[in-house]
Amino acid sequence: MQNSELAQRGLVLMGCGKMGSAMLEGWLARGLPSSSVWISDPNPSDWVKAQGTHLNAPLPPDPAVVIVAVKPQKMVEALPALRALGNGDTLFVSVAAGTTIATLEAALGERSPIVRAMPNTPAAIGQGITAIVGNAHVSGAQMDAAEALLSAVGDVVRLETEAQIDAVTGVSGSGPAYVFHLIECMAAAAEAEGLSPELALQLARATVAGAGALAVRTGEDPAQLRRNVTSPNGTTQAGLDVLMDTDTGLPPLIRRTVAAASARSRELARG
Ligand SMILES: NC(=O)C1=CN([C@@H]2O[C@H](COP(=O)(O)OP(=O)(O)OC[C@H]3O[C@@H](n4cnc5c(N)ncnc54)[C@H](OP(=O)(O)O)[C@@H]3O)[C@@H](O)[C@H]2O)C=CC1
Ligand SMILES: O=C(O)[C@@H]1CCC=N1
Repeated sequence: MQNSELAQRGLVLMGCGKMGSAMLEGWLARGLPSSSVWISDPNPSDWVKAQGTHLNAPLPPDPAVVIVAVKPQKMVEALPALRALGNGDTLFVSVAAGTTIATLEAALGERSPIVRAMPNTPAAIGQGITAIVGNAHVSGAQMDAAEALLSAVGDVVRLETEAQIDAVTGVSGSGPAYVFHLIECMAAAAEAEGLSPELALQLARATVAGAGALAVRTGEDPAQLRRNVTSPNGTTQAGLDVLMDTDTGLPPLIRRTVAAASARSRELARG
């Protein structure tokens, strides 16, 4: 990223909280010079302050990319500060849940190239996944640039329609929180079975991390990986009889969880 157009023209990051910081950490780790980054955030963390970026300084006149990473509720207040950069060839990438391309076009200028993206926080360690969809003014080269930028912090998938992003938000945008809660629940259950809190958390965290890594590295059907653990009439079978119950187990619970998050994304889009 050192010699890229991004490094030369600059990247503006509006909003550098949890998601903005996660992506920034990934980009800096992959060679984006901190001198090429302009951050606008009223309350930057100590970590952000220590990165050597242009922090709350006047913005460059023609940045290659502006990342919008403020909460959807802060958009109305935040976007006017970016309008002077609109309708040109600065590419805007918004990661906000539930803020539509139409809303962004209205605020930034109808001819602005805009990519709507949904990343997730594992971006901080280069293991995120981001879904992207562009408006009519995004050129092929700009779509490729957005993909390259987000590829630096994990996988990238292109969506066919903007409407798909609500489901993406419910699955992979919010999903890390579901997995962290799984770790919490497994640790609590281990404690209830008599293990110390430290050992319980160590077992739960390593099990989720190891199972995730195995699923990714082997590319094996997760159902087969599950069967590989399950001895006939053994311990796993006894556990899965509870977990996979179609009325009271994980399938209906996860279905309701993802549906609620996706519905909230659609609700935010309605304003
Ligand atoms: N967290 C996640 O896992 C994911 C988040 N997202 C999206 O990313 C966006 C940010 O979320 P998240 O990082 O969690 O939220 P945070 O609240 O952690 O970060 C938002 C940051 O923006 C700052 N901010 C508020 N107003 C302005 C402004 N006018 N100009 C510049 N900065 C401003 C906030 O400051 P202050 O705290 O003072 O208000 C805060 O530091 C949201 O739109 C969310 O939907 C998308 C995918 C995953
Ligand atoms: O909770 C939220 O609204 C944001 C979007 C996806 C993850 N965090």
